Amino acid sequence: MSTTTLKTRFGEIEVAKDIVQGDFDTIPVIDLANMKHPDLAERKKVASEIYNACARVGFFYIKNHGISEESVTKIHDAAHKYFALPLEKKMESFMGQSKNFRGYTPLLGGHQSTDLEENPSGNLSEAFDIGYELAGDRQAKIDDVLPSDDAGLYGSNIWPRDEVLPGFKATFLDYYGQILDLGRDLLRVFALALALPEDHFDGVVKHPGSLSRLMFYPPQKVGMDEHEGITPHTDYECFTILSQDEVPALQVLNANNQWIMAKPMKNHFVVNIGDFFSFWTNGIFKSTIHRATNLTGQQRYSVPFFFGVDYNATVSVLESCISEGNPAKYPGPVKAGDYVRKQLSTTYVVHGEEAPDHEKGQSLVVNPTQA
Ligand SMILES: O=C(O)CCC(=O)C(=O)O
Ligand SMILES: [Fe+2]
Repeated sequence: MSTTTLKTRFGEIEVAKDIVQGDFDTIPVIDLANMKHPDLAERKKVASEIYNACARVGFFYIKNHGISEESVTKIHDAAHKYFALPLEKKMESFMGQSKNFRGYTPLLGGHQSTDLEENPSGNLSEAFDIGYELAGDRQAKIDDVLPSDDAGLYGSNIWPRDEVLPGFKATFLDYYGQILDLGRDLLRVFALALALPEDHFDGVVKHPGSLSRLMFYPPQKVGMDEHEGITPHTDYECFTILSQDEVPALQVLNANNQWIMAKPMKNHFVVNIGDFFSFWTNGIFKSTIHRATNLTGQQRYSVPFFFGVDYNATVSVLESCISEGNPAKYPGPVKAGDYVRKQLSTTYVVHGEEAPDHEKGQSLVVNPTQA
């Protein structure tokens, strides 16, 4: 992937050359109440608002999304309990044991910079990641089996033991299942937004390659230099559905290189487009750079859900997104799993781009002070 250097208020960052920042100074709010309205014209109104937000900003809030306040409170409570565990208990699910980017990343562990020299100290955050499993999919049939994929991304999660955190797995899988279905619904709206039949993407979301993550951003010490909780980056999958608590930290970069605060809004999620959807739409949907820095003195928790399509799905740029004014930008086709694995391995540098060879019993060993 060729890169270019972008000057930001916080220094220069390397971004993919094809990323074009959007011209915006606020983040639109989209009401999903009519997302499933019986009248197609009403559904198209929602879709057209979404198209504008995706093409101009790459970020938007959603309200009336159908996920109850109770479910959101439950997953945030679970996050509080998880991160309050002693480090050695959290390290029992350390991501370094995982072949497919699942598990716990300690403080200063994860980093989004591709250059360790530039960012030796890592993110001021902790994270716990899970991926698709059948028990977290409300659409999965009783006799379904988890597919295998060439990129080696499907596979088991690393859960904390139930005696360590009773009910945690059930709570997270329940939340995962609800957001997964919201993601499937949103993909139908995205299809309409792109002037495609609503069911256009239905065939590639049987076992969606979707990750979800609990995040914890401790407060910075007073007088300390600003230390990012997550450094500037774009997300990798199709789109992200983020639940943040009431502590502000998330910022989104616009075309004037200003960071626009995505302030928390009660009962709203933040949705943003990821690199894979930008690729798929020939750059029409923007995958926008963002970061999170917690300068509030309070603890902050957030729960992103990265919606992606089946890892085995092979995708080419949508023909309807190629025109004289917007000629084809990317060679294709691309397998979703290969694309995501490549991107994830730049974040967790010691995890390889290639799927580990299970036959040889390879696993991924990560140094927690580096990865
Ligand atoms: O915590 C947030 O507000 C953003 C997290 C994020 O951007 C990510 O995990 O990719
Ligand atoms: Fe992100």
